[in-house]
Amino acid sequence: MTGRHWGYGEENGPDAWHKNYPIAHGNRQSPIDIVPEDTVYDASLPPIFVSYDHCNSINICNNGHSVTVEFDDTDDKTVIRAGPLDNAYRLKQFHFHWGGKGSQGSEHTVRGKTYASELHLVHWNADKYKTFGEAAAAPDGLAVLGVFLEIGDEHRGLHKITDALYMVKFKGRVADFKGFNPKCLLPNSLHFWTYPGSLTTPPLHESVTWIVLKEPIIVSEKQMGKFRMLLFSGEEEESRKCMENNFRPPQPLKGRKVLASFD
Ligand SMILES: CCc1c(F)c(F)c(S(N)(=O)=O)c(F)c1F
Ligand SMILES: [Zn+2]
Repeated sequence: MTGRHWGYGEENGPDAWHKNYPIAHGNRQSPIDIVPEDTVYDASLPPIFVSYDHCNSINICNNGHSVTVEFDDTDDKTVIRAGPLDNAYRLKQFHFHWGGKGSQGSEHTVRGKTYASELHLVHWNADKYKTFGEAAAAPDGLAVLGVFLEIGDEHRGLHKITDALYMVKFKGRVADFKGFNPKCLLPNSLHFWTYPGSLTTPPLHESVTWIVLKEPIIVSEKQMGKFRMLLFSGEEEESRKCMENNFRPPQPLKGRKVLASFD
């Protein structure tokens, strides 16, 4: 990492993360390649229950690795429950990972197929832990809902986000972004795969119950192009690097079982 902060470049990218974050070589790392014929259909898995009705986004932020929309998580207004989860998990933020062009950019893959992007809705177990930070370091602390984005017609719900990206072009920028309900970013079907995994960015904590939806949402190339106008770099830096290819490749399964909520 040559003293530099982690990133997605040649020197500080996913292959170098293990130097500062040895858990990168752990037994429940994410993302993974999901091989549908190797997943186990579990008829006892209840559907996931998404309660995003009283949704309250606060702001949109460029943190130098992705663009995130943060939520007020001071009560149980926006939660997911059921599915593989024993508790209600509160929405903290959502963010995206995407490619440079075409259809690479997702973190999870399906039998080697990559998608143009992947949306991560990050939730934490507020029934068991007092803060997000505490939950993020606990084996049952986080639940991330992953949604694949495929290129096609434009997505009406995504417009509000892509129209706000100019406000957070540079690393470190934060802008008001109130009243956005991410329910509009979910596909029709909530059929999912689930497995025990980790954050896909440093600190790579093995604290995530992954819930990856099988059905992608469709977004336009034009909308994806707006994500690539974001910069990894801050306004004061002279080297302007487009924010793209901010994805970690699939990691070894290490004997983990992937459950399917559908047959
Ligand atoms: C520490 C904040 C954070 C991330 F930066 C992040 F990238 C992810 S991810 N890609 O695994 O969904 C999280 F789950 C997460 F909690
Ligand atoms: Zn993510």
